[in-house]
Amino acid sequence: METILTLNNLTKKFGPITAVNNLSFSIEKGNVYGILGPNGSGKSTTLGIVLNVVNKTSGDYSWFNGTESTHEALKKVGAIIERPNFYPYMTAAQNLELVCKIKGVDTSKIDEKLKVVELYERKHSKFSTFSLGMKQRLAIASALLNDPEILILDEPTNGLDPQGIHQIREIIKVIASQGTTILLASHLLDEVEKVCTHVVILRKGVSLYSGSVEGMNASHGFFVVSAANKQQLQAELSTNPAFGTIKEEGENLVAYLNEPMDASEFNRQMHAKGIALSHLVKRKESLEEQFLEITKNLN
Ligand SMILES: Nc1ncnc2c1ncn2[C@@H]1O[C@H](COP(=O)(O)OP(=O)(O)OP(=O)(O)O)[C@@H](O)[C@H]1O
Repeated sequence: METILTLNNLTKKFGPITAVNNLSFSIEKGNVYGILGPNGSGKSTTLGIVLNVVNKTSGDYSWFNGTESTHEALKKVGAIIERPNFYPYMTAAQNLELVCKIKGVDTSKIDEKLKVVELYERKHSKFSTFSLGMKQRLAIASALLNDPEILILDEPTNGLDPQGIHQIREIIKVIASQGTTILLASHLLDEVEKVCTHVVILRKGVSLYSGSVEGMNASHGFFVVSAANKQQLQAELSTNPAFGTIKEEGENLVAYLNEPMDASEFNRQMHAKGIALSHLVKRKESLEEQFLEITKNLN
């Protein structure tokens, strides 16, 4: 596997605030990564550090296995970390021509990239006539002009209407399918689930989960149970290594599984211990519930 970016114990402090706290993960070529976390969790700061616009406090990061200086490496990175900003009185094509001049890229790429973001038909329209979604798509085209190895997007669908959101997500998928690695920051679980293959969940700068999006969904579920002798049931559950968190929910206990187990097996085990269950249901959290569970744990 080809590593595009590696973060090692990266930390950023703003005075008393630790915006990014010992963050480590790596990005492999061809995948779509999401940094997922609520507002203020350190997503933008992380992107700012690896793009060399925010100074790290400690730790390290390296592009392309450290084979190139950050300056050289960043020439192979396309990034949009601010609101799209182009000349309003110039057309889409004219704006991209200017970007080509600045980046030293041939203008022959302009039509191809406008087609990727579905703005080719509007290439001669002035930027000032574009909707926010179109502006964002033009920014993506601009970031793609030099055929970057990786495209970095900070909250790519913020402020867009549902149709605009859908369009951007589809475009990201197309770009990824053409082999460009993608790293995006989002506070939307739904976005990461729909677009990304891998996710790093951040909360207060700390990584709570890092791995495949599927893996995030690989919970073993939980039992909602009750018995006449609730204390005995609770004692049994809390000493049973098959279970992690045990919570009370009204009359019932909610016991989260650390390993696979079906309800009949659990019932059999309880019966063998002399515990007669009066209620037993097995459930699995939705991804959203799991996300909330993961992000609230470190309170
Ligand atoms: N320049 C700065 N000076 C002081 N504190 C900052 C600065 N930039 C960010 N922070 C703080 O660092 C923490 C992380 O902010 P960051 O913008 O990285 O989070 P985020 O996850 O991108 O959130 P959002 O989506 O709201 O931008 C926050 O507490 C924020 O207030």
